[in-house]
Amino acid sequence: MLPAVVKLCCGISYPHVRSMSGLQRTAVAVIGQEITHMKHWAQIKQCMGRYAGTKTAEVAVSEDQLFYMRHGKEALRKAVGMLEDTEGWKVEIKEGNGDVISSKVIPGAGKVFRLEAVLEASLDDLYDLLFVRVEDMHQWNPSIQHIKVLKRAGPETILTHEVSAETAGNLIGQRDFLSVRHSCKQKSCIYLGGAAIRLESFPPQPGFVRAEDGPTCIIIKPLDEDTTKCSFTWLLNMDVKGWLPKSIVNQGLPRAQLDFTKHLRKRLASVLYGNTK
Ligand SMILES: CC(C)CCC[C@@H](C)[C@H]1CC[C@H]2[C@@H]3CC=C4C[C@@H](O)CC[C@]4(C)[C@H]3CC[C@]12C
Repeated sequence: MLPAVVKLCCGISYPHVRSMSGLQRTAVAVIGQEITHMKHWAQIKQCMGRYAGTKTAEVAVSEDQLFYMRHGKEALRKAVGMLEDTEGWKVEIKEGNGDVISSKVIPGAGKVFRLEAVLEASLDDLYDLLFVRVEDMHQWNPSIQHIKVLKRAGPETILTHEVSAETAGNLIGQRDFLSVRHSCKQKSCIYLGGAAIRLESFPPQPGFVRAEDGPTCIIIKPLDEDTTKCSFTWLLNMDVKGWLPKSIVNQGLPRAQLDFTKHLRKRLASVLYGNTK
């Protein structure tokens, strides 16, 4: 309803907007951004509303689980907020296939990277590969050595231990991560959020540098004009820890995003042709 009303208003106001002064135009642009923000929020809140209490019809949710759900949702909310501010992004890499990586320095988060790509896949396939079967990711992505789900807090929140691979192209070196990952799947959109967590029962492993991922998120939406394709927006907000020159990190992170997307595309192509092994 809201988008229809907005479209109608835009149509009516178009001739007036053309004759506006600079400041008025800025105001209209800001209102436009606010509306996009509200739309996003309405969608996310639908997900947030689930499991709001401590008990659902069939399953009792423990304090612990509730804590992780909240943590995951909060990470997703923060990361989506960072992406929503479309001002101030600097294009870093434009690939021939249309993938674009931009960066921005955000107070409190440091330098974050945003990858925008179009993938030939359905929402269901992507949800399956990126969330439901997250433990199988190493099978198709050589940047990942292993991902283990340590705990489940409801169907949408998991705690994971992730280990990146020591590959030739990886300038940063091997890292491990302990994260809460939260998914929010709707008919026409998927949000995957995450953030680093600390668990006494899972301290940093000897020989590994424990990096911290997040607040981070991936937003996947079908393209309006072509339902066989999705837009894929990934906010990478990572503190790789260890002693490394900033220039190496700032080169290595966007590289890791491009590599990840390349392998994801390859996997999607084989899913499409029924050749997943
Ligand atoms: C540059 C070095 C340090 C790291 C390289 C590997 C990076 C790109 C890997 C390591 C762990 C990986 C994450 C592991 C788990 C998930 C959850 C899933 O639902 C979406 C993808 C996502 C979020 C992966 C994105 C890519 C990732 C961050």
